[in-house]
Amino acid sequence: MIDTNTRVYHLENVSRLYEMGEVEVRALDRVDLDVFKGEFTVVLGPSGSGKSTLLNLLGGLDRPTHGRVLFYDQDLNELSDNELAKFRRDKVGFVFQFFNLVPTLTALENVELAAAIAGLKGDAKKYLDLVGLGPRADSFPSRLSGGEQQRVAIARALVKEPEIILCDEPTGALDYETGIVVLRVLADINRQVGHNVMVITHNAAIAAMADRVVFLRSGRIDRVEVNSSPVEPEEVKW
Ligand SMILES: Nc1ncnc2c1ncn2[C@@H]1O[C@H](COP(=O)(O)OP(=O)(O)OP(=O)(O)O)[C@@H](O)[C@H]1O
Repeated sequence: MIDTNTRVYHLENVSRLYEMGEVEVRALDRVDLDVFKGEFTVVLGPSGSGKSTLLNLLGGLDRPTHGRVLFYDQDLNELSDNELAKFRRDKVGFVFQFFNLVPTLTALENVELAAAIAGLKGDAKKYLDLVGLGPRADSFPSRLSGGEQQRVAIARALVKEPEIILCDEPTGALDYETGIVVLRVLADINRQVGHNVMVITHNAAIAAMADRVVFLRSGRIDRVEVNSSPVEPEEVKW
């Protein structure tokens, strides 16, 4: 259920500039954006358009040069570095292109470790079951396929019970069939479990399964499209 009365994120006039010697790079340039509760959001843009910069700001990994990033009305820039670290740890689940599992820990232990770092008991097995990997709980990452490893990474993000799952090219390292399985898991945790999910990608096909698509170009929001009838992941083709 999408609740358009509740904004998970509200960005006002957000810019992120980098000084490169004499040159100033505007990685993000005066971006305004709302993300509503319950939405599956896709941020789409070509290489260099500012997608990772945006994800870093939303996830509290970086701070804007100008403007405000509000998370449920909390201005993230007002948080100290320690408070921002706590925000990242407690509120945001990250899923990256290259899974980043600890190779010497089993699937279950990888998920348990994330819960422990967040200071939670966390039912790691429940989240492995949710992504369909309960039977592989005792496998080491090297024995899992790329798609299975990514599902462990999603379970690891979920076990903290975060407010939002931020995914940076989650299917980027996967073949088409495996990518669809991972998108199915993300769709299910959004539509069935009600998690806020944001996927950042250059793969335009994925936009068809989103409730809201944000098109980035040269650091600016080109347009935002609301999709009243998102397709099932299995209908997405690339
Ligand atoms: N730390 C940095 N220092 C200098 N410039 C940077 C830095 N990070 C990003 N940029 C520049 O900001 C712009 C946006 O980069 P960003 O990584 O956000 O784009 P992206 O859309 O995620 O690209 P890709 O799909 O290739 O990962 C690019 O021009 C990039 O070179």
